[in-house]
Amino acid sequence: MDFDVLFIGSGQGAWNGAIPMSQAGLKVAVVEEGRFGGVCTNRGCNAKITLDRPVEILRQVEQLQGKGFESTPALNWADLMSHKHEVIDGLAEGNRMKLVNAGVTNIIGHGKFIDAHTIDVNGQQYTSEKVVIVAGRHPHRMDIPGSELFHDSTDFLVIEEMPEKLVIIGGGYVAMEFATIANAFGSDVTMILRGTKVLRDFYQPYVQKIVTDLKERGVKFNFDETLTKAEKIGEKIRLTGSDGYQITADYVLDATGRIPNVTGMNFDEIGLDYDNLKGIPVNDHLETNVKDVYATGDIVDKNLPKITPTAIFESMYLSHLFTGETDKAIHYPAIAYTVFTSPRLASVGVTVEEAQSKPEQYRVEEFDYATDWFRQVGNENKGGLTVVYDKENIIVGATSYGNDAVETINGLTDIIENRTSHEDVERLIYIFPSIAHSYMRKV
Ligand SMILES: Cc1cc2nc3c(=O)[nH]c(=O)nc-3n(C[C@H](O)[C@H](O)[C@H](O)COP(=O)(O)OP(=O)(O)OC[C@H]3O[C@@H](n4cnc5c(N)ncnc54)[C@H](O)[C@@H]3O)c2cc1C
Ligand SMILES: NC(=O)c1ccc[n+]([C@@H]2O[C@H](COP(=O)([O-])OP(=O)(O)OC[C@H]3O[C@@H](n4cnc5c(N)ncnc54)[C@H](O)[C@@H]3O)[C@@H](O)[C@H]2O)c1
Repeated sequence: MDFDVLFIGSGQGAWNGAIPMSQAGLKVAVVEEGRFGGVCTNRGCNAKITLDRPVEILRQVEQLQGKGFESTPALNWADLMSHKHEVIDGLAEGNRMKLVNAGVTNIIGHGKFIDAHTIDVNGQQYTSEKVVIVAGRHPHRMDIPGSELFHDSTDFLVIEEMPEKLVIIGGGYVAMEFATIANAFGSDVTMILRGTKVLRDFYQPYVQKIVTDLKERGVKFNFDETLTKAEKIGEKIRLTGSDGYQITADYVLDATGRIPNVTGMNFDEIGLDYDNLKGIPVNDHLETNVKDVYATGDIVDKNLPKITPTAIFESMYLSHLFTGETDKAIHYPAIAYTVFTSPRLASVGVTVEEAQSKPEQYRVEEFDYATDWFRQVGNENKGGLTVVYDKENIIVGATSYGNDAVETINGLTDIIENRTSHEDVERLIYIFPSIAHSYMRKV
């Protein structure tokens, strides 16, 4: 065999495992047809967070108007986009070199199966003891006439000029994060949602606070709307709904989700189970129904957040498995997740909804976080923290919104994973004043 392990795809679900595997002495290859590093590095997390940074800072400056600041700075999209290119564009080559330096063979092109141990790339065949499918997902496109006029998150992350009138279809992560950025940069944003729920993975009372904030900033939410067609009218796009609703926009962002990359890899030929919408099912060792063929990251059909830390965790698990450090089934810890709106919204562990439906197992406590002394320093008047305890009074879940929600939830993730008792929490001496000190005094 040419390799011990061959990855199809070079994203977070691949390289985080490929590097330690190679360093442990395995012969490893990574096949990539696009930019090395995958979606998160090149057209997802990193690019998005760069474009959001001035928005995050601006909101904090706004909160201190008349309390140290006398005006708010003007935003400049063209400058920010140049900065984003400076920060992001070199990452792919950096990622490729990280693999090279660790002794991983990089193969450029589209990988497809010949059999369970043979992968074809550009007509050349490579054999491997094990193959890991890390092909990720791509943006879903609505199936209505004219939807070819729509754009997706990849397009939006490189737009040179912020559209005057922007329509965003969907109410998930991409829709809410991009609405936050576009609104701050002066775009007239309308959200079109087929149902009534926004950010369905998150605690709805907090989601409502975020929606209200965006509405107050001028973002329009059009719920329960089923779009039927899109047409080009001059330079603009006109959308029509089943109830006769019409809206005209300069740019339409289709943010209706992501679907797994399962085509063009000969999955049927090797008898691999997969679903066009859900992805590839795996067992508790991340092995597919085909022996020696594994899958990690976004392409996996599992009810877990499809985010970078999940992909990293799975890739590192395979590294421990393939190097013989473990033969145990994968055991996921509580996975923290967030939506980068302003304010942020973040959660980990048992959800408030689940806890409320099982009062015999859990106790829910909401803290008046907004009036916390440390928050008053920044004049932050929006913020909340709700914590779920089990019957032994151990924290098993938390959700927060506010400027520091991400750090709050990151800190509580340690407590949850280690099942730290209240007495042991008291022994954690954090820097004062700080957000960690502030929330630890409450929980
Ligand atoms: C706009 C956006 C923002 C996001 N923001 C965040 C965030 O803030 N935080 C977070 O945790 N997550 C975020 N995510 C999710 C995150 O990007 C994914 O969870 C993560 O990239 C999954 O990694 P992966 O390795 O499974 O797949 P991917 O990163 O999708 O990588 C798959 C790779 O496989 C390659 N490939 C596919 N098929 C083949 C083939 N046949 N041959 C060769 N190569 C192939 C592709 O070119 C791609 O490079 C965001 C996603 C998007 C779209
Ligand atoms: N902060 C983060 O970690 C982050 C940020 C962005 C993306 N992501 C990842 O990327 C994934 C994709 O994000 P997303 O926002 O594209 O998807 P999503 O699944 O979060 O949201 C999709 C939205 O589109 C709606 N929708 C679906 N089909 C529709 C249709 N036919 N018509 C109208 N509306 C429709 C859904 O109801 C939902 O509101 C996320 O699930 C997440 O895993 C994570």
